[in-house]
Amino acid sequence: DLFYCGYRYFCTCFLQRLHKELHAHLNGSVSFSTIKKLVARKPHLNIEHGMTAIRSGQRRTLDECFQVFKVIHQLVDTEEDILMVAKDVIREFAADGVKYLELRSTPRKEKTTGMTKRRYVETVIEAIRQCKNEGVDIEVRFLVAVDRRNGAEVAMETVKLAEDFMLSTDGLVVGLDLSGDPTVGHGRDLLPALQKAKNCGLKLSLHLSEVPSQADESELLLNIPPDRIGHGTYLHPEVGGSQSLVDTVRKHNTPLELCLTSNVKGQTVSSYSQHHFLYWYQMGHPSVICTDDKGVFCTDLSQEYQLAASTFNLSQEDMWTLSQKAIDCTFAPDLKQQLHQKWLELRPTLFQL
Ligand SMILES: CC(C)=CCNc1ncnc2c1ncn2[C@@H]1O[C@H](COP(=O)(O)O)[C@@H](O)[C@H]1O
Ligand SMILES: [Zn+2]
Repeated sequence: DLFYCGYRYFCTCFLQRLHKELHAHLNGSVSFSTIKKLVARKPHLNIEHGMTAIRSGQRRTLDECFQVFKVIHQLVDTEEDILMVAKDVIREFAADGVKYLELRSTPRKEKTTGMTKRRYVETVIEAIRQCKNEGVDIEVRFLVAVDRRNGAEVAMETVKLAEDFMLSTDGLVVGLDLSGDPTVGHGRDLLPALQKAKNCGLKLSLHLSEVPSQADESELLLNIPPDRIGHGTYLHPEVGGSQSLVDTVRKHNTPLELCLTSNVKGQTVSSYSQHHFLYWYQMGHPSVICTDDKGVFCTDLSQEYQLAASTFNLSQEDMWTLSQKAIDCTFAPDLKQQLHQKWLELRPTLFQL
């Protein structure tokens, strides 16, 4: 169970029992085995696995990556599909050692799924509850996602939906995500909806500066401020961002969700060693390693931690600290103490190696 990286050996089971995953899109997280079940339900769609995943060594343009989501959405378009997909994804994260998971997903137009947006969210919540009742060892929270492509009105509608669920699900719905093709639309139009979300107590995780030339938008959105940033690939001055953007992030101490494989396969980052993880890590800024879309990018959280360790030559102690600090970035204040406790209890057993 040892893998070699640089001059250090790591035990692959190291940290495998205490992961936190904070940035996972439901329909991007569908595994190969679940895809097979979906394809069997819908043979008429003629979809092959190559159309729903980007394998190792492959790269795609951002545009091609977003086409992949369209294919997956065709496969996942009924209440039964969504329930199955959400339960499978939760079980798979648990099997990878994830103890705390924040899932996010975009309620789609009723026309495309035959169910209302409200029912869509209810179905994901039902999956979370069923997993809990079945004893799956993982705490799951949900962020309702806004697809930026759909504009201001839909964003506002989604915020209202998220607020309703936040109030009615005993803390299972904790926040709002802003995602979707970063080259489409402008955050200024979504500002009122995002501000409303913030004011009603929803936590905000915003995909920001995922592609170049979004500095204006990022400046606007960073001042809300969000509670976490997805990617933030082009925030810093060396890649065309600016010191003032970095200063704003620093001032609010806004954690970053960093997804190595996603950025390399989607070609917003040229190689693992060029990943902006290093920039923020060296500054001691809170950064959390995440998967983004474990199904589409054929990865899991353990693999992402291993990649970070081998690429940036991190020690077990470094990895441990990284994993511990992620607890403070979660959107479930009620669980923080419990997670810290678990972390302390397991620490001696993990360092026996
Ligand atoms: C293309 C690429 C490199 C992807 C990674 N970066 C991403 N950036 C922005 N939005 C995303 C990304 N990955 C997934 N999403 C969002 O998540 C959706 C899929 O999950 P869901 O249907 O919301 O459950 C996508 O349609 C998209 O709106
Ligand atoms: Zn994402």
